[in-house]
Amino acid sequence: MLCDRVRMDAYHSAVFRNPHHFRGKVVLDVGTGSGILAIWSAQAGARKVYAVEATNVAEHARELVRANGVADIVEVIQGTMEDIVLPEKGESCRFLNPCYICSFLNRCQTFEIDVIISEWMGYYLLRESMFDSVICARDRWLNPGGVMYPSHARMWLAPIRSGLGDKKMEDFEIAMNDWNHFVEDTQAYYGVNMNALTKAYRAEHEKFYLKSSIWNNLHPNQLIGQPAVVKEMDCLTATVEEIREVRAQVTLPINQDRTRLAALAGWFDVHFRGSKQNPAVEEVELNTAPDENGGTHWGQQVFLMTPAPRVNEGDSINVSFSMVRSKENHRLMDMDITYELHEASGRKLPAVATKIFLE
Ligand SMILES: C[S@@+](CC[C@H](N)C(=O)[O-])C[C@H]1O[C@@H](n2cnc3c(N)ncnc32)[C@H](O)[C@@H]1O
Repeated sequence: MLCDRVRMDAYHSAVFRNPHHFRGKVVLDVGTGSGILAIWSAQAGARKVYAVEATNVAEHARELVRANGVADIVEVIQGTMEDIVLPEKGESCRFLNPCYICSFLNRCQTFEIDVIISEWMGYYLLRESMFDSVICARDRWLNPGGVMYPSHARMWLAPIRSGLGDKKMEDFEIAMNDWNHFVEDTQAYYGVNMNALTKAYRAEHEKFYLKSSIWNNLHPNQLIGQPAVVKEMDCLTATVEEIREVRAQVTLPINQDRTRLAALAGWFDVHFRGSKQNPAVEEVELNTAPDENGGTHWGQQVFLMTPAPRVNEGDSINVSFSMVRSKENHRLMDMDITYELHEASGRKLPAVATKIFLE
């Protein structure tokens, strides 16, 4: 992640092109990792930075903070965001700012966090569900009028061509062939018929090869139609409820002739815009769309359409998309994608439904 130039440049630009958000402010870095975002916040003029990290990497963050001469500003706290208590006691409350009664009675327990910065994005934005922890931090600690870095996020879906589907189908057939030989050999040499497990083996391998979302860094020329937004979020107001289930109906116009709809591809972008009350002077975007220069470590997620229908310029794909958290592991996602091909001639093909697992 530290070598992902697109990611690093975006966060660096967002902080240093908007020093008014940091100068003299109290910043909370949710999931500080190496501490890089906390260190930048301090270098941009923050008065105090709380850098919270769940794992032992917190030790390395402390070392880097010291080595970079910002130990008087950055305080690394090891613990999960949901459990820790910030040491800073504010002088104002949420109702009045400053609240003279609270400060006089020395009773106010509201904490003054002006900026929450975090790199919480997972594959296709929401895998790993780390944004839950950022929402928790925001609701507990962010001042009214505070800003989120990043401030907005979007999820995209687009039709693509790709050889990945054929390759995965080949791998699946090889796996099934191997299994059939294994069943024959086990019967011949050991006298046990394993065939009763063929259905389960097939289902498991079909899921692995054909129904699991595939990481890929696509070239923009693999896009065969217009992308559409399936989810937009304001990080200042988004709720866990809102991201638990993403549902969308989109139409994707095809703009290439005589090709196949091998898959739909998903990616995200985030923006650093500050807030309405306190906007960025310079907006910054972090985009993970297909990029001829190589893209990001997030790449894109490819959802195979098997079989891949033939499509032509002027056709359009109506997609009904839903993504929910997996019941077995809330950090993983299950998707239901139903698509309907509308040909330019006016003919509508029957809807095809597929399940995809983002694991
Ligand atoms: C994607 S890394 C980002 C690290 C660093 N901020 C950066 O930009 O390079 C996310 C970090 O957040 C930490 N993390 C995830 N959930 C957390 C939570 N609830 N509380 C504290 N840390 C968390 C992980 O251990 C990991 O180090």
